[in-house]
Amino acid sequence: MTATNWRTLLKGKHQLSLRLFLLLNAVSAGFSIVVPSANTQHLTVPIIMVLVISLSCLLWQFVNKKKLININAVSLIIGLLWAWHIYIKVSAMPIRDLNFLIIALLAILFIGSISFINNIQAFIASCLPVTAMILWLDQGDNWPRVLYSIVLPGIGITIQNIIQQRNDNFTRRLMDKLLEEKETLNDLSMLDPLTGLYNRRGFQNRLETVLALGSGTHFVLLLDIDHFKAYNDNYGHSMGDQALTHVSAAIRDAVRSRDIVTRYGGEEFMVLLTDVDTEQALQTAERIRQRVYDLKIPHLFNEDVATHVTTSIGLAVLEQQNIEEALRQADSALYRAKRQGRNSIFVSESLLPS
Ligand SMILES: Nc1nc2c(ncn2[C@@H]2O[C@H](COP(=O)(O)OP(=O)(O)OP(=O)(O)O)[C@@H](O)[C@H]2O)c(=O)[nH]1
Repeated sequence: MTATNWRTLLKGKHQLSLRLFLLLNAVSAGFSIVVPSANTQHLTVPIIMVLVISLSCLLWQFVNKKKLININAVSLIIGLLWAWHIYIKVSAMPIRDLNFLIIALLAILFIGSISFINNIQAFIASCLPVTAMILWLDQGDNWPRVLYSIVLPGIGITIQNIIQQRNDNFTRRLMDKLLEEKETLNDLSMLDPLTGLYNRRGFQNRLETVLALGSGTHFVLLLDIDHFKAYNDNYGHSMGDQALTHVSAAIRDAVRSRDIVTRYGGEEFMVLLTDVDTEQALQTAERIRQRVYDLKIPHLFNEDVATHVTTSIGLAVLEQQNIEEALRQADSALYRAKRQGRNSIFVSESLLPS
């Protein structure tokens, strides 16, 4: 999951709150029409508009699930309509009914707080018009009761919102941490633990990026340490591991950072030389061979080759993005290098002058 996904999730959550808000308003408007709370005019233009707008938005959301409604705008419009409705009703009353005002206020605050517990802006937009209207209609006669009815849910929802924000922040931090760990694990799964070079999976991953860029000619080098079985047998496996690590570092140092060095098998390495010509590829292969040779890792059992660790190298060009074919050709060149005495570089037949 990315930060964008997280924002989309939050938006989705807010849209769900809006649906609840619309539903509660539609029910409340319908109920007020059928069972009016004060014995005055109950079928007003604004209450019909609340009913129609709530139902239309709900229906629109149901049909266009992916499209988002501006929550603050809708809450404000419905809030204003409720304020207008209350004004009409109170204006038609012979005596101002405080109970009606309190009930209306509590109903609006109830709907706002239950729907927008996570969205304080929408809560304010939906409740502010009615609150202002009731304060104005009451003209301060019963201000302690009116104020109490406003302040208590106001404080409640503010505290709830702070708690929710903290929970959201905690979840987001947790998610970021998990993403980081996932990335690290993903990177590790692409590296060979002994040498730190790419493994086959890592190579495949990098190769796809290189091929996608699609510029220049690339060459494949296959390298194999000579008589490494004899090295292991005589110096031990742990010395063998050390030799592998040193050889890996020498190969890495001999190429550019954009070339891909891979531990291809036990004591076999593969290098993808990107965007080079044949001459440069040959020079790099020679540089690698020489660097390994210059390590002078003692290997008295390197038969007739040398008294220290050496490598044999097969080189082939990568044509038409066919890595399998390039590897096959590099492998056959490597085989010839081994047969012809080792510690040498052989190129694939396609690179030989005809
Ligand atoms: N120490 C160590 N040895 C390994 C590792 N992976 C493979 N090997 C050894 O590498 C040796 C490869 O031997 P062979 O494939 O017979 O080839 P070679 O002796 O190098 O002979 P040529 O390739 O013909 O020169 C085996 O003895 C493997 O056990 C490793 O991770 N650590």
